[in-house]
Amino acid sequence: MASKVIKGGTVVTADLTYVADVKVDGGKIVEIGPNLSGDETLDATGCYIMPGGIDPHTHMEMPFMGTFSADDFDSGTRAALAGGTTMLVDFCLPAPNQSLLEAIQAWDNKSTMAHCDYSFHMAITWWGEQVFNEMETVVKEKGINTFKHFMAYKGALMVQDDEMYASFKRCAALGAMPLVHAENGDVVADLSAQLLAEGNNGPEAHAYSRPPQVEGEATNRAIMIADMAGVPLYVVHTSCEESHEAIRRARQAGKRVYGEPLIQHLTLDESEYFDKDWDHAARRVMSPPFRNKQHQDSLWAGLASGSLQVVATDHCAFTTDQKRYGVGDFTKIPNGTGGLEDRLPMLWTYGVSTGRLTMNEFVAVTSTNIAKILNVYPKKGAVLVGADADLVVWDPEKSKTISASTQQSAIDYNVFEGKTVKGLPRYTLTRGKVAVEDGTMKSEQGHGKFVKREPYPAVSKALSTWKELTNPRKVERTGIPASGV
Ligand SMILES: NC(=O)NCCC(=O)O
Ligand SMILES: [Zn+2]
Repeated sequence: MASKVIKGGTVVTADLTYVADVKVDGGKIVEIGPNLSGDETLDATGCYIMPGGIDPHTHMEMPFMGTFSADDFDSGTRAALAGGTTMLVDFCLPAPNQSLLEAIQAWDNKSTMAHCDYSFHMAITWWGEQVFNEMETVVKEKGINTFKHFMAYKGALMVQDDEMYASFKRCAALGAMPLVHAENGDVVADLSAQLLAEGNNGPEAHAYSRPPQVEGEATNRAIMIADMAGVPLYVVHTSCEESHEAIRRARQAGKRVYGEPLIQHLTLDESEYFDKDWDHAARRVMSPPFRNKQHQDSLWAGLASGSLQVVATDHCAFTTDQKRYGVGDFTKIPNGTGGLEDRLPMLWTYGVSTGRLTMNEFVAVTSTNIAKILNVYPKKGAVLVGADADLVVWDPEKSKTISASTQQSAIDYNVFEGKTVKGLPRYTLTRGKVAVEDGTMKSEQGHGKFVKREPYPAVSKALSTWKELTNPRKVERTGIPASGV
């Protein structure tokens, strides 16, 4: 591949903004400075040169609720690149009683189509000695250092507290980090049954069945269990103040807990579920559901103040036909929405342009923070010599109106349809290859490679306040009375 110089732009990282050219060669950044030259020049006049986005929460071809999510590693990674995201992390989901290693093989097979780099989280969907044993191979040989636990989806993906505690302890021993989907699945199941019995079967009932309390309770519970297991915790799709408050409090108490709002929760609210059009509302059914403006304000404040660290999408897209499986019973509407292509433009438009986030904070929450959290920094998430040349040349003047008719995603609608965004990629580069140029796709199927993630060194040791408090100390007594029985 010929060397390239990105010329005339301003480099924006999580902590610096400065004028420089960036030279890339052999898939890496090789030089940063003034007046660089190379085989090819990419004009970045008027643009910001930033690390490409990393989306740590996607579901490609996910087997879920009787169907499969519609985007695969082909359309999904194209969507990512079109919007300036150069790496995604998908969830490897073993079927009940399936070997974790077999599940990785299945995800390896699906991901050969990827246009950009990717990694996997492993989901703990069942528990037993085999899972306990295979977790070691997953971490030490397969390059996966994160394990997801669904506290919701009773009767399907949900894990019980004893299983979660056992898995968290295993993570602590292996230098891995647990992730949680924090919703109280028992309460959701009960509320759903009650709503259906009362004749509330439309998509709006989905939101009623998952109030902020179910998320707040589960987040608190997961944080306490993680503390007792002596392990950090990453809470996916934090959508409400109750959950954010639990994370904030834990962090203030010195616990390593991370929170991940989604771009959908930041910019769309619960009124979507009250739309008269059933399809409109059902297309927006996801868990947790969209919330009100107060919750949105809490999430924005968390990103600005650092109590929340990452903006993701949980991209799990279903077509309108798939959503219609739930006509007459909202619990059968496949849960999930898209967003990969729109995450960066929407966050720039509603975050940076409104003054809620600085450009540097934008880079932090879309790329650098998660690269550090997932232990792939500075290979990813950095504009540094030696880093992978996963870059976005961001044109703050370029605008478009979001429309399903022009998107890369395979579905027939877009939850952001009609929103005008200002701030789009002029170029997206994946390991030095130009994948997008002024809205034209030039990406290549199969270019994407799996990114191995090493275990965390010794993070678990110092973390548990519970262990210090309860370190068992047997009391040597002077006399023991005879048994009372
Ligand atoms: N979030 C959602 O509704 N669907 C995707 C699966 C999950 O992450 O819960
Ligand atoms: Zn989830």
